[in-house]
Amino acid sequence: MSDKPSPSTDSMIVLDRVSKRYPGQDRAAVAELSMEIRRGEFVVLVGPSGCGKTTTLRMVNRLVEPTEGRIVIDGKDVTHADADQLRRGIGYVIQQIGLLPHLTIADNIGLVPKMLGMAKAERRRRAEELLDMVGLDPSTYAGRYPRQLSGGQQQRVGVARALAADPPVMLMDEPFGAVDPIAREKLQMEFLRLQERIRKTIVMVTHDIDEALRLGDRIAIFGPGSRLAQFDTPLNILSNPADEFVRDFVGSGAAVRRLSLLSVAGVVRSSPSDVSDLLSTIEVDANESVHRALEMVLSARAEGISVRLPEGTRYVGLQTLLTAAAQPLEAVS
Ligand SMILES: Nc1ncnc2c1ncn2[C@@H]1O[C@H](COP(=O)(O)OP(=O)(O)OP(=O)(O)O)[C@@H](O)[C@H]1O
Repeated sequence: MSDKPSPSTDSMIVLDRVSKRYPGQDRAAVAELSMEIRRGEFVVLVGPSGCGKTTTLRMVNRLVEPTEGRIVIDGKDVTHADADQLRRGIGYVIQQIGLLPHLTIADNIGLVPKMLGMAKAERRRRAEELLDMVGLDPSTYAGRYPRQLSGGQQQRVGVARALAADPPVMLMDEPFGAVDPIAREKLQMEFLRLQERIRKTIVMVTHDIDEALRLGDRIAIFGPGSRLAQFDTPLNILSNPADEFVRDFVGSGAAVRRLSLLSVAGVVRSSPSDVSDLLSTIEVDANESVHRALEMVLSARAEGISVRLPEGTRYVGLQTLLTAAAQPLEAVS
């Protein structure tokens, strides 16, 4: 758990005992919160309604002004920096994505680059490149208007627009919240692949613990009154919840959810070998999750898996796999 900022040179966003008390409110919405987010890290903020997630996110780009504390981005104290200028360097994606209805998709994406003085032809080229990046064919979509796109497509444009000025930091507030569950999962996976390429520092708010576990390098679980209950990797949160609050918040499916985060290679390495000729096995890639491996075994009605590792092929039966996957942590990929 790392809830205190440390002077790591690798930190991109540091919140140092930041508080927000809205006018007329008895209690602070966020009270003395400290967090350090590393360069290129994808951090997800989750927690019950009203615990201060959105307030925290919006203090980073100063859409909400902190009452106390310090915010440092990329080594610079921005607590009192010019807010407009700060915001131009930080991508922001929200659920109601707020595309301007009278501008084409390309012009919506080009808004911030225009403010930054980018020439028209260059803006157009950049918009097309970004549309392509978020999986929308530029020749079809660049000239359309927002109302001519589905909710999921508009959300992709929202992401493209946030990336337009190539900001090192992206803030996302429930970015996939308005999209139906199937499109949502697809968008999440696409976004993960995009992040592998662009490696932005991302802070995202969600209500959905599964989304958090799927996307976050680390997850900050907020308790009531913005208490940082645990700030840790998805696997550690599932395997070693810091307290009862975290355990309850993650819910009863922790053991099964954990299977999606464990790699076959790790689990196989930490389990005893089964004898190959006693088993009907199905070959599974070493990088697959245990969850996927179990699905494959069950649908093929096999008795176990074979996995090719650099040190040789291993054969592991279903029971051994399940027992190993239930162990604590050496099995992490
Ligand atoms: N503009 C405001 N004026 C007064 N109080 C506010 C304002 N915005 C938020 N609050 C209060 O601050 C607290 C934290 O709100 P915030 O929106 O940050 O929480 P949240 O965790 O993002 O909630 P949710 O999950 O419901 O979106 C809440 O009690 C909320 O009522």
